Amino acid sequence: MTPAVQRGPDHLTLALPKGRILEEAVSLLSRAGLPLSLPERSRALRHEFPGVTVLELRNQDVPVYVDLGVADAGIVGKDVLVESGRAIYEPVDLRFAGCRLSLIREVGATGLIARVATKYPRSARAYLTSRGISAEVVRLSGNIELAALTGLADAVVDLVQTGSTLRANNLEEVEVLFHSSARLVVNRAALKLRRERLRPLIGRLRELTAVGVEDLQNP
Ligand SMILES: Nc1ncnc2c1ncn2[C@@H]1O[C@H](COP(=O)(O)OP(=O)(O)OP(=O)(O)O)[C@@H](O)[C@H]1O
Ligand SMILES: O=P(O)(O)OC[C@H]1O[C@H](OP(=O)(O)OP(=O)(O)O)[C@H](O)[C@@H]1O
Repeated sequence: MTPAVQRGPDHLTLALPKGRILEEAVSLLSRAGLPLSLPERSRALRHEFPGVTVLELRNQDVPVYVDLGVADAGIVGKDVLVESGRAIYEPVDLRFAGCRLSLIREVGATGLIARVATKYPRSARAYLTSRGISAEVVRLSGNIELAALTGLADAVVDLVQTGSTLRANNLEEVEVLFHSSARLVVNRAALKLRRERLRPLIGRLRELTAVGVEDLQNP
């Protein structure tokens, strides 16, 4: 494939994560004027549209592709962006995939926190340091809450949305580290090179996701 940097200034390369963000991301981008429609049962990882290439990636890889300029822009959760440690331009809060990253323990647990399991080790370490807790951080890949249930860890740092996973497993949120939602991320060099494509896209996404006056009055 021709690297994004070698394509003409009229061409956009977008990094989108497969998983729960993909459908809403494609829908929002379509409403913003990019007519994308990804095939449902396809193993293709790269999709070509007039003037747009979509790269289908794992969530954690979206910041890497955008930061290194292989993609001009992408959509990714703030949680993944923070965890990446990359200072990427993040012009639009897209206001979907809302959730929070929290410290979670078994209901009533009060003992010392010596080990914390998480998919977010960087965020967990920063939080523990800020609280003066010197715990070991263990990285896991999924079903993180099981670590607290089985005694693998004294607490976990994981996402909470409805709270149903916590309720179903006798767990409670001890503290919220930060709130997350899907974000548009843009490579800074691409913003200059592909200004004519990216500026209108950013503007349209801002309009589509703007908080109305009523929302501001009733947050
Ligand atoms: N329960 C949830 N409710 C709302 N948003 C969520 C929830 N869980 C995750 N998210 C958000 O959606 C993003 C993508 O979640 P998804 O479940 O697709 O990823 P994943 O399967 O955990 O990631 P991967 O398999 O790539 O490690 C998360 O990074 C977060 O921003
Ligand atoms: O508060 P809730 O609405 O229950 O949502 C929170 C759950 O959703 C996510 O898990 P996911 O289903 O993505 O599975 P994973 O643990 O494999 O990431 C997250 O890791 C929590 O387990």
